[in-house]
Amino acid sequence: MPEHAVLERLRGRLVVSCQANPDSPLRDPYIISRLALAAERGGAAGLRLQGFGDMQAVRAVTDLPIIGLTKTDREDTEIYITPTAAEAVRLAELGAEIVALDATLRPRPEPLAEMFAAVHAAGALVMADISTLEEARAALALGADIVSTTMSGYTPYSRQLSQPDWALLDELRETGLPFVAEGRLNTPADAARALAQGASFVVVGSAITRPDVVTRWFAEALQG
Ligand SMILES: CC(=O)N[C@H](C=O)[C@@H](O)[C@H](O)[C@H](O)COP(=O)(O)O
Repeated sequence: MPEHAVLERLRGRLVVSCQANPDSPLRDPYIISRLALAAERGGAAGLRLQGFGDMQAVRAVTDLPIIGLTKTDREDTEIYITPTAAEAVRLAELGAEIVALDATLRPRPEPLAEMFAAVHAAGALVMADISTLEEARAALALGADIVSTTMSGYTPYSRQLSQPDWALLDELRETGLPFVAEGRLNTPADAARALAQGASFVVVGSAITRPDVVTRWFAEALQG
């Protein structure tokens, strides 16, 4: 598989996910754009963003590569990360160099191959968010440019861990598949270990940009 320039630029580096849940006090595109600038100042090589409003606000203030996604709650499917080609194409139009989408093997509203083709036609790369080795293999066979371990722990059949899924990283490395490490990398040591275990680059979210979550880690630790 040819190595794309943007993936080469991210190799060995840190991507910071700047997302705020709907109930978060940080849920505002302006605030997300400031989090993104803080991440850039700290040395992030790329950003992972959710939603069209955040995409626009951040694209206006930085040239860092952006991995764009939507999170859409639908009645008819469990797939919530960029469930449709229309959303994926819109993210590319708003300037996402890479579009992330759920590539788990659960029932889905639109076929993966068609979604990948739509993203490529819009000029962006596909990051397939997977939860198992089998899903990684399937997504790459269908034309994904890279897979990310985002969904491990978020499908009922994947490992349910409070730590990163180190075993999945090992499996991906052993099969020679290109992958990104993402999910519960909560310390700098975790991020470095993920690279050492063969990740192309790492994505860190909560530990950097969800202060409510990090505060809870501390508060709960004090409760004994
Ligand atoms: C499962 C899911 O919806 N993950 C989302 C994907 O974009 C984000 O909520 C996570 O923050 C991101 O994957 C980074 O992971 P962590 O926040 O653990 O560093």
